[in-house]
This record gives sequence, structure tokens and C-alpha cells, in this order.
Amino acid sequence: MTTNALRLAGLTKHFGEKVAVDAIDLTVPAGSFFGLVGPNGAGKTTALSMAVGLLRPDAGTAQIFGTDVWQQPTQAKRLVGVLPDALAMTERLTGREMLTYLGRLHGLPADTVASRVDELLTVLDLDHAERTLILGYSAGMRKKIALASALLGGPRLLVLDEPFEAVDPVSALTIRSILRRFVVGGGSVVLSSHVMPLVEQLCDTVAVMHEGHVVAAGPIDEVRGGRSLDEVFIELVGAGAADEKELSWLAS
Ligand SMILES: Nc1ncnc2c1ncn2[C@@H]1O[C@H](COP(=O)(O)OP(=O)(O)OP(=O)(O)O)[C@@H](O)[C@H]1O
Repeated sequence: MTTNALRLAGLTKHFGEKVAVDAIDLTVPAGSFFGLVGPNGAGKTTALSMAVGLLRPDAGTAQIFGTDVWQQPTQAKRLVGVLPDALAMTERLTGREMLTYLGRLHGLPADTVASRVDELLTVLDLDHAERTLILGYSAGMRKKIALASALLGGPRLLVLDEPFEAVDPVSALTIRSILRRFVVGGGSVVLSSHVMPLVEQLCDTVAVMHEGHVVAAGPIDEVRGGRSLDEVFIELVGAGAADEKELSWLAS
């Protein structure tokens, strides 16, 4: 019986000359709330997409609860709910119709699907948009319906690429509490985010990616070493504030 929700070993992806993800190893123990952070272009989305079977790696392996994502995709995908970066959605269905369709694809009984969909739409405050096609959803509503899709099948692991992006503060609070409850109930979460205070609030374990590498990983208190995650992040990725001389034309 494995105790790792997710295990990446030597995972690599090139896009032409660019090495987007360079042989990364990452272990997410079962029951973790795991945060993946890194600057724009660090390789987070590419790594998470390979980890859940959305993007084929050039090398390396990804296992979900010990099941190889690329050797046994059907079994592995049953265990995971995914919120991808860019999700192609059935634009001409309402949220309820899309979730119902996905629920049936999961093989769930019709009455289970109906009650889960009802609950998800209410909890995520999408029930007021019953007649709106996904085509007419705002960015935040799209994020929430995508999250509902990830939760619908009752996964053991949630992999969420920037779940709070474009989401209003009230919905963000709801999502935080859903995710916390999920972890308390024995689930595991991996999320990527640029919002450091949120990662500090939610996550017990973090990894920092930079230029396709994992430059730090472990329990959040160890990675922070008594400082804020923001400070450690800036030190690790070497980001600098704009020089006073730069953009001198702006507001001059
Ligand atoms: N389909 C693609 N074709 C070519 N290059 C790509 C493709 N997808 C990603 N890349 C490149 O791979 C690198 C990693 O991108 P990725 O989207 O994984 O970064 P990220 O850490 O998720 O960034 P962000 O925080 O901005 O979302 C970047 O240099 C990006 O330009």
C-alpha cells in the first residue's frame, strides 16, 4: 500500500529548444495539501499536465497512488480530479447540463449525479445561472464550474492549476473551506498559485519551481525557515524590482 498521492520521477518536457520541465522529482504524501509555486514560465502547468495525463512527457514517470498515469491511464484517472489551466468546455451547455453529462461519463448513477450537481451548483453559487450557457460565463464562473467538474467524481487526489485565479473573495473563501474539508476527510490536494499568503494559509507542503527545476521542496515551515514564503520565493527565483531608470517615460 503506497502512501504517496503523487510521485513524479525524472519528468521532462521540451518544446523545441526550450526545456520547460527538466527531469523533476516530486513526492506528494497522501493527505497533503501541497502548493506548487514559481514565477511565470517556471514549468508548473507543464509539470501538472504531465502528472495527470494531459500532456505526454518526453521522459520520466508520474504515479497517482502508485498507479502509473501513462501506463494505466484509466485506473490512474479514476483517482484524480483535475482543474487544468485551460479547459475546453462544452460551451453550449448550461453548467448543470455539463456536470450531468460528465457525471454520467464517470459512470455514476443518475440520482447520485443529480444530487451532487445540485449541491455543487449551490455551494459554488452557480445556481443563479441555471439558464446561462457556459459560453456566457464570466472567468470566475468558468473557474468554479471547472472546479465542480474536478470534484464531481469524488476523487482521492485533486490537482488544481491556479484554482483561485479570477474568483471573487466570497467564492475563494468557499473554495478554501471545500478544499480544507476535503483534506481533513482524507483527500490530497496539489494546487499551483501565485498568491503566497494563500499558499501559506492552506498548504502544509510546498515546492518552488524555477526554469523547469524544483529549487526547493518540503514541509512549508522548513522551506520558509522562519521567513515569509514571499521572501524565500524572491530569493530563490532571483526576481528583482524594476530599476528606477526603467520605464522613466511612465507617468513622467
Ligand atoms: N505548448 C507550448 N509550446 C511551446 N512552449 C510552451 C508550451 N507550453 C508551455 N511552453 C513554455 O514552457 C515554459 C513553461 O510554461 P508553463 O506554462 O508550464 O509555466 P508556468 O509555470 O505554468 O507559468 P505561469 O505561472 O505563467 O502559468 C514556458 O517557457 C512556456 O513558454
